[in-house]
Amino acid sequence: MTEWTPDVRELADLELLLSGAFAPLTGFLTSAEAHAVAEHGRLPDGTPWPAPIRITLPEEIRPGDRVTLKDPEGAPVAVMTVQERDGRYAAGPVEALERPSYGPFARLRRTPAEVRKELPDGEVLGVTMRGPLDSTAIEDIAATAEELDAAVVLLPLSFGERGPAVVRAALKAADALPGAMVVAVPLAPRETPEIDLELREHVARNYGATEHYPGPEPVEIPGPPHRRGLVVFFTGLSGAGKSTIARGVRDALLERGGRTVTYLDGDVVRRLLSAGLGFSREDRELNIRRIGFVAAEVARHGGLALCAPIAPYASTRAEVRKMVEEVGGDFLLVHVATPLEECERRDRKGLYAKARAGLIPSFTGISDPYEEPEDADLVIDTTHMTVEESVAMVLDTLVSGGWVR
Ligand SMILES: Nc1ncnc2c1ncn2[C@@H]1O[C@H](COP(=O)(O)OS(=O)(=O)O)[C@@H](OP(=O)(O)O)[C@H]1O
Ligand SMILES: Nc1ncnc2c1ncn2[C@@H]1O[C@H](COP(=O)(O)OP(=O)(O)O)[C@@H](O)[C@H]1O
Repeated sequence: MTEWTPDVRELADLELLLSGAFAPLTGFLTSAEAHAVAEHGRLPDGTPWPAPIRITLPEEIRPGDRVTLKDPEGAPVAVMTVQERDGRYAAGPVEALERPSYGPFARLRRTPAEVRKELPDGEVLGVTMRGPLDSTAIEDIAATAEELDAAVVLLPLSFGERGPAVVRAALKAADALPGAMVVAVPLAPRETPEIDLELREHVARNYGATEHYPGPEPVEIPGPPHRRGLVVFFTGLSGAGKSTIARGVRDALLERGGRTVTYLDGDVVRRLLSAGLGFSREDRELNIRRIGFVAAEVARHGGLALCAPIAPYASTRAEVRKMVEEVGGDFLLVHVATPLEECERRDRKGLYAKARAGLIPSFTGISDPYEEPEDADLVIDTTHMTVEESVAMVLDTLVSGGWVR
C-alpha cells in the first residue's frame, strides 16, 4: 500500500473528517462536489456545505489505490481509498487508523460524539475562537447564554503556530464562564472570511451547538520584521557568487549586531547534513529540503538563516519558501544571476573545464538544468560588480524591509 504525508492544512482537515467535525463529509471531495460547493454552497445532493475540503496527492497514486496517510513524524493516521483524480487533487473516503494522542492540548481535541454525549439537553452556545476573547465578548457570551438558558462550549480553532495560544486563551475565558467546556478544533482558516465563518458554524453545530457565536477576529499583529524569523536563500550557478555574497552579508550582520545569524555553508552542508548525497535530481532535492528544514527551524525561533546552494529546481525552492512561511518566518529569494559565460570564465575550482571535458557528469548549466527563478525577491548579476557592491545590495534590501535595523 502506498504512503503519503499530507501538508499541515490537509492533515488538520483529515483530523476533522475522521472525528466527525466535518459531518456529513466522510472523505475528501470529488471535483463534482467541490464544484457544486464553490458554485452553490451545497453538495450535489443539496446538503448545504460551504468549503471545498480537498487533498493533493502525487500523480502516481491512481483511482482504486489505498493510501496510508501519515503525519510528519511518520505515524499512520488514516487510510484513504482513492476514487477519483482531478489534476493534483484526489478524492475518496478516509478511515481512521490511530487517534493522534500527542501534540499540545491533545486531551482537549475531542470528537463531536464525545462532546455531545456530555452536553446537557437543551440549548448549547458554541463559541468558535481564532484569538482571545476580551471582556466585552465574555460578557456578551455570558448574557447570551443566560438569555437562551444555554450551556457554553468554547471551540478554540487551534491550527498552526498560534494554535496553543488560542487554546490557552479559551481556557482563560472558561475561568470567567463557569461551566463552559473547552474543545480544541484544528480548523485551518479558509480562503475567504465568509467561507470561514460558515464552516465554523457547521463545525460548531456538529459539536452540538444550537447557536453559534463567532469570537472576534484576532487583530493581526505579526511581530515587527526585525523580530521575525528570516531566511535569505541565495540560488544560482556554481561560481555565480552565492557563497561570497552570503559570507559578506553574514560578516556585515555580525558587525552590526542585533540579530543572530546562521550561515548554512554549502560545503559544510554537503559534508555533514547531506553527506553521501550526489547530484542526481533526487539527491539535489533532498539536499535542498534538508537545508530548508534547518533554515525553517532557525526562522521558527526568530533567527536569521543564510543559505547558498545552487538549488536548481523551482519546485524545491518553492517548498522551502512554504516551509519557512508556515512557521511564521519570512523568505527572501536572492537570485545570483551571474550568467554561465562569466561563471565559466571565473572557473575558480576548474570544475567547468572538467565538466566540458565530460569528466563531471550532470554539471549544472553544462549538462544539468538550472531553472531560472521567476519569484526572486532580488536579482544580482555580479559580472560587472565588486563583491562589496553585491553585499550592499542584499544589506540594503534587509534594511529597507525592516529585517535589520
Ligand atoms: N554535478 C555538479 N553540478 C553542480 N555542482 C557540482 C557538481 N558536482 C560537484 N559540484 C560542486 O558542488 C557545489 C554545488 O552543491 P550544492 O549543494 O549547492 O548543489 S545543489 O543545490 O544540491 O544542486 C558546487 O559548488 P559551488 O561552486 O560552491 O556552487 C560545485 O562545486
Ligand atoms: N560581485 C561579486 N560578488 C560575488 N562574487 C564575485 C563578485 N565578483 C567576482 N566574484 C568572484 O566570483 C567567485 C564566486 O565564487 P563563489 O562565491 O564560491 O560562488 P558560488 O558560491 O555561487 O559557487 C569568487 O571567486 C568571487 O571572488
